[in-house]
Amino acid sequence: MTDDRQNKAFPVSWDQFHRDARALAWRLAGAGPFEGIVCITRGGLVPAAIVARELGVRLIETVCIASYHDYTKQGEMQVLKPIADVVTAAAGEGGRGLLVIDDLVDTGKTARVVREMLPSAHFATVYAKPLGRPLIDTFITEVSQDTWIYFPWDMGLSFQPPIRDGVA
Ligand SMILES: O=P(O)(O)OC[C@H]1O[C@H](OP(=O)(O)OP(=O)(O)O)[C@H](O)[C@@H]1O
Ligand SMILES: Nc1nc2[nH]cnc2c(=O)[nH]1
Ligand SMILES: [Mg+2]
Repeated sequence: MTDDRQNKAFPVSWDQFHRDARALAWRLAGAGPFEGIVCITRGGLVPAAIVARELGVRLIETVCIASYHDYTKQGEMQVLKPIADVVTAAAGEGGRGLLVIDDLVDTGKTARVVREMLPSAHFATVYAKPLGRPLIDTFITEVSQDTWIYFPWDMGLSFQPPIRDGVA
């Protein structure tokens, strides 16, 4: 791995992600109740589905943001779809009572854009890196800044050849 953001790899299986997202729901159960969830696409979609089921939240909105255009290098931030008025109207001032969910926070640039839209919402991610951690109210696991997290939806099972050559 060349990029210094990828000195270490942290591969996450579906089973591990489900357990971590459920743990996030547990942590959030004490901070709620929430009027609705705003998930930051695309990474927030899966954790939002799990947390919505665990907390019984049925008002679910997406805010569509694109920034990593070649997988590891962050380009300029584009808001492809803003938050619908019906959702902000269901919340208090500054989005109070809304739960913003993403899979992880890295530099914090994505969360910062959404914080401007919903300064008083509760921000939660499953994973957090130190730089972005101050923007998040609740998260489960911190990883170092030079770790690249591989999510289950980005991976597949593959053949691993036997350790001893020539015996496959
Ligand atoms: O804290 P940051 O440095 O902004 O990085 C974190 C963001 O990067 C990833 O999304 P990405 O922009 O790759 O889009 P995707 O969720 O659609 O894959 C991840 O899902 C977070 O939203
Ligand atoms: N998959 C993945 N996307 C990211 N976007 C910003 N940081 C990360 C990361 O560690 N893993
Ligand atoms: Mg994302």
